Amino acid sequence: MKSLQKLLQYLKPYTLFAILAPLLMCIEVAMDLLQPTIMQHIIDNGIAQSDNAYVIQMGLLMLVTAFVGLIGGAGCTVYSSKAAVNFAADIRRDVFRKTQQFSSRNTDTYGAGKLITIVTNDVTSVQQALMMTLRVFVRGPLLFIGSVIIVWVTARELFPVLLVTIPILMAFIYFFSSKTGKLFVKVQKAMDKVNTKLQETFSGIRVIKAFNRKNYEMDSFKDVNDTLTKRNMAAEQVILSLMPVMLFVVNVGVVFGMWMGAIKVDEGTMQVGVILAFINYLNIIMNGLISSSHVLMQITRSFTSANRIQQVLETVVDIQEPVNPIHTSDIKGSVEFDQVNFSYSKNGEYVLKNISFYAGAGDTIGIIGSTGSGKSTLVKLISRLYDPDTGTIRISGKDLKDYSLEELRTLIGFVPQKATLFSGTIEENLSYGKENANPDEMELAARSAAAYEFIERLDKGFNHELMQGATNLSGGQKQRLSMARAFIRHPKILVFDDSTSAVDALSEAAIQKTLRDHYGETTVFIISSKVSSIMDADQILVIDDGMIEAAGTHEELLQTSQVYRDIYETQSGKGVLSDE
Ligand SMILES: Nc1ncnc2c1ncn2[C@@H]1O[C@H](COP(=O)(O)OP(=O)(O)OP(=O)(O)O)[C@@H](O)[C@H]1O
Repeated sequence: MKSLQKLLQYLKPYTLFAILAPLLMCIEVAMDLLQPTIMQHIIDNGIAQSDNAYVIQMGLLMLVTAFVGLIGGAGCTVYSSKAAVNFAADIRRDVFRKTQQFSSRNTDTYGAGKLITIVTNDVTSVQQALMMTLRVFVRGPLLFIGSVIIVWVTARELFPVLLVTIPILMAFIYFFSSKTGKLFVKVQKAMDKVNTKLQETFSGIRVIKAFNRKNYEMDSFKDVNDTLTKRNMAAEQVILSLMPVMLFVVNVGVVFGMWMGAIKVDEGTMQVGVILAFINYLNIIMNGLISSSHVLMQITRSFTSANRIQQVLETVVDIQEPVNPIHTSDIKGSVEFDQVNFSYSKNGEYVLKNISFYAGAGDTIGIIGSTGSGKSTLVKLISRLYDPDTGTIRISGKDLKDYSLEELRTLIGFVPQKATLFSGTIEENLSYGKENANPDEMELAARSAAAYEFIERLDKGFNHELMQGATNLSGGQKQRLSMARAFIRHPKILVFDDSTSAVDALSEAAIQKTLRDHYGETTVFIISSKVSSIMDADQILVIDDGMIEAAGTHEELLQTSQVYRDIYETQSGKGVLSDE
């Protein structure tokens, strides 16, 4: 409830629309309420008295009221949708903006599936609630109150019928609404699971095919889909069964109304038209109550959605900008880790333990170690994707946390383990590394990453369109583009996170030569499982179980580190594996 109230601040820019919509609805309601009374006059004063002129006159009045009602209704639809759709678009924009500020830890907490459900379903749910509120929430109660007043004024003898039917109708509405509230919370949760499943399946479709897991995925989708269907069915059945029950109560009311009316007509104290008008008003009362109850149900449903939206908007981003950031102009790219400890979850086990090393500006640092030892985590800390739990990381002698986040990340060219490219042209993907890069810079970056040759062979060269996830490129081509994207910004620090695994040996040698020849002042981190990729580094860190097991040059490590020697010997053909 509170969350929904907070979200209403998004309605402020559209206050005028939000006021106009119900006002125009009042016009429609007034016209709707006039119709039965006009009809009553046509019957009692026109048809009963054989006064054709009166019938035509009142008939025209009915048409005019219907037309005015139509204008009111259409205007209400236009303004209520303008208010609700814009209100939802602004919320969606802010939720998306917030997720862009999220640290990696914040994103991990939600998971992509849930975030997608929040930005789509939940925002649509509050949009629906607002739209219905602006349209129906005014219409329902006004029709109800207006009809009750008119019956009181024009057919007071039949009023006792309302006194009995209305409380019964309300009791049924209360009973059904309270049931649907809980059911919709369950529907929402089931929807979350369907969306998470869809998101996972679409992004992993190749793996599913390669492992022949189609049937398994079909079955597990069936499970979540069946749950959603069952819950939706239960909720819809409750909503839909309200209508026949209400109609039954109204019909009983109509019978009693006619019976009482017939007695009055017999006694000469009531005219037939009054009974017909009363029946119409009874139906209007029922419709007013039902539509109000539907709005209430939608509002209840949107509480959960509003909570989830507000939760994202209020998430405390744990990577914060410094209050007085230092600027990065003319800094060198030295990197120092000083007794750094890090865990992914609060109070969890450290994934990095007491890491200390110094990389001078322009140095090349090789990082090697077993799977899951913490290599990628170590370099993620340099870009402040996560902050260390304890210890300090310094760039150019200053604490990382003192730099402006944006400037810090501009200093660093990051080539991730899994090349992530976006749909769009190659040029657009490279511009991601440096906005407004000119064609010469593009070419140089592509050449540096050994990507130029294959780009040139493409029909449209740099204007070649990549599909979503760059599925129309090979693994090696993706890695080269991902490298070119990092090169193009001429960063102070370059990080290669095991990113040459799909690049052939010749191209890798060419890239290493480029690094030596053109990036002499850049501090380069190369994570690799191959000793050949890092053996020329100024310093190699051997990581084992989150700790630096040994550090030094290739020659030094061959003397001092058993782990390094084992890896080297295995890969150079002198080790245990090759002996077998
Ligand atoms: N986002 C995350 N949340 C929780 N744990 C994580 C996360 N990312 C990695 N880990 C865990 O942290 C540890 C170190 O992972 P990391 O990716 O740094 O290893 P790595 O040495 O780069 O491995 P590889 O050579 O296989 O890429 C692993 O135990 C991994 O399960």
